[in-house]
Amino acid sequence: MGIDFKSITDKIIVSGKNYEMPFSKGLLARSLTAAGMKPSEAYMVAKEIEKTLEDEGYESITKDELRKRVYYYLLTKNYESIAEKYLLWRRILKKHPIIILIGGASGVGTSTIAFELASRLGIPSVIGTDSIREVMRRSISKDLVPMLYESSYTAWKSLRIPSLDDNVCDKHILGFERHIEPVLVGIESLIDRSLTEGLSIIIEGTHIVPGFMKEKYTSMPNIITIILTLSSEKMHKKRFSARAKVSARPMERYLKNFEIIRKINQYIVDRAKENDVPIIENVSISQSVEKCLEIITERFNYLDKTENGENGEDDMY
Ligand SMILES: Nc1ncnc2c1ncn2[C@@H]1O[C@H](COP(=O)(O)OP(=O)(O)O)[C@@H](O)[C@H]1O
Ligand SMILES: O=C(O)[C@@H](COP(=O)(O)O)OP(=O)(O)O
Repeated sequence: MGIDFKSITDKIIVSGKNYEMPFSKGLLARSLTAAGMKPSEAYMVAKEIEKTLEDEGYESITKDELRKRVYYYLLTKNYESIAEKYLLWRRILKKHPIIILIGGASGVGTSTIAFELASRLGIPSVIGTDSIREVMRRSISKDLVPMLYESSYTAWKSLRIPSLDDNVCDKHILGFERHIEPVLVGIESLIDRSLTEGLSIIIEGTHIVPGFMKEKYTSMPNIITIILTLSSEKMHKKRFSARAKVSARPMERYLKNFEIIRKINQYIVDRAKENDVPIIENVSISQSVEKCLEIITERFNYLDKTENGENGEDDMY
């Protein structure tokens, strides 16, 4: 049996197909910011919508009706473009789990951007590929794949090939490739699980490299890959010292291997270009998040059109 919210709160009750919850200004504000509204403005709009409903004497409202109300409220306040995006996002998220893969060399900011994006989109799970690597280490022995037990930038040390001619093959990159392969198996199984459960998820880290994932995944329109980079070496170096201040990851290790990390950064960017995967210069957090949202909205538009025809108006709410 569900919770009897009416007995514990005066709030308007919002009901979906399978659940009920008290009206949350925070939740509504989050869907508005995902559609491009400024967070401060979004909270005020959510507050105003709640007040309008209360003034009209609502005690409960269905999610579909609320969505319709929000849409028309935005139109009357001249937020046309946000109104359209808001509807598009609600329509897509209602039908599909969204899987966002954020890749980039160590230190370029994948986990920072992934967490920001998750909070803007209301996606409850963010998994780092370094955690997946930890799980894979328990199932694959060090003797079999020693590269997996290294970091992405030290994996080359475990290669068996005694003397690699750098003109034929770059040992740092070969080590990196061997390092990410087993982690990809874990990433793909996590994606399978999310698709089966219908749960949206963000997976981030240096093991997300375009061209390495099976086509089955890259061809799905609701799986979106984005690569982050930093062209400025100076800025990239600074990120390691910033991280060291708030985590137990000493910057010395990363600075010592900086040349290799930069090589990996270039390698990931090249693979992204080859595979038409969008690349974002992660200089400012807010601008990177905005760009991610633009890329995701563009993909949603495509999904919507292929499912509902050009005007995308079936099942509008
Ligand atoms: N756009 C940005 N502007 C300023 N600092 C950033 C930005 N993105 C990330 N950072 C900071 O840089 C450091 C490394 O970022 P992090 O997300 O841990 O990198 P990664 O997960 O790619 O290794 C962190 O201290 C983070 O707060
Ligand atoms: O292997 C690597 O490049 C990093 C990946 O983590 P991020 O820096 O991407 O968070 O892990 P490490 O072994 O240094 O703990």
